[in-house]
Amino acid sequence: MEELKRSVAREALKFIEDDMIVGLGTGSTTAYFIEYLGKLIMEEELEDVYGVPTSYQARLLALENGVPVVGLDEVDAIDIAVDGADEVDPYLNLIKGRGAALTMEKIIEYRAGTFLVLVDESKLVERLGQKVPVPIEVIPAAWRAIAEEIEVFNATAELRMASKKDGPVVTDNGNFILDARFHRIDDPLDLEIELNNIPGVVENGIFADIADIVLVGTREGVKRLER
Ligand SMILES: O=C[C@H](O)[C@H](O)[C@H](O)COP(=O)(O)O
Repeated sequence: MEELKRSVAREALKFIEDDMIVGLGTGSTTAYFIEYLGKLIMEEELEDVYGVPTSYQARLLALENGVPVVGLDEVDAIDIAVDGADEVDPYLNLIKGRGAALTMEKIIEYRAGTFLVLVDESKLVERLGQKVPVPIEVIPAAWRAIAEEIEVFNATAELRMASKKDGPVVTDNGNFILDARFHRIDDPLDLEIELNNIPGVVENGIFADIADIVLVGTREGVKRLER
């Protein structure tokens, strides 16, 4: 599995050119990409490339590997964003947010000229929600109310608990995460919009209609899916 992640990360480097502003995703697959990107920059094979991190994890990795970072508010545009995903459906709709970084990821990826997604083949599903819940970032005071309110969508929600801290996971933005399991997601775009209409919801992990290209690491090589 790690080799599949490495192979898509290596393939993603082909999309990066001099003078690009690159959105840096979060997670184990993108971590390889940031590492390899740093190597090319350090070896001066790429010049004037800057990364816009989607999380503290991406920022730390970029700094560690020699990728210069800038904030979203310091750039005019993002040429390309590169990130992993937890599920990809046949229309390239995604579920993201296992790493609780979904809000900044969506802010940056929505605005990128190209949004390139890196996954291994285990992430491909027929329908979103088949394997993983939909993460929802919420304002802490509203978590219980929202957990009850999303029952109208035929879903159950659980507050995500931390493993190396007592109590709930707290996101980079100081919020909580609800993991919501839906009976069946028929229209991802509609659900994405509906969830964000609930007061107290900051963002949710459905990324409908924004991925441009998905690179899939398979045992037979890297496959490219495009909308
Ligand atoms: O918040 C985390 C992100 O959405 C990740 O990009 C996603 O969970 C994929 O991570 P990984 O590449 O580790 O499977």
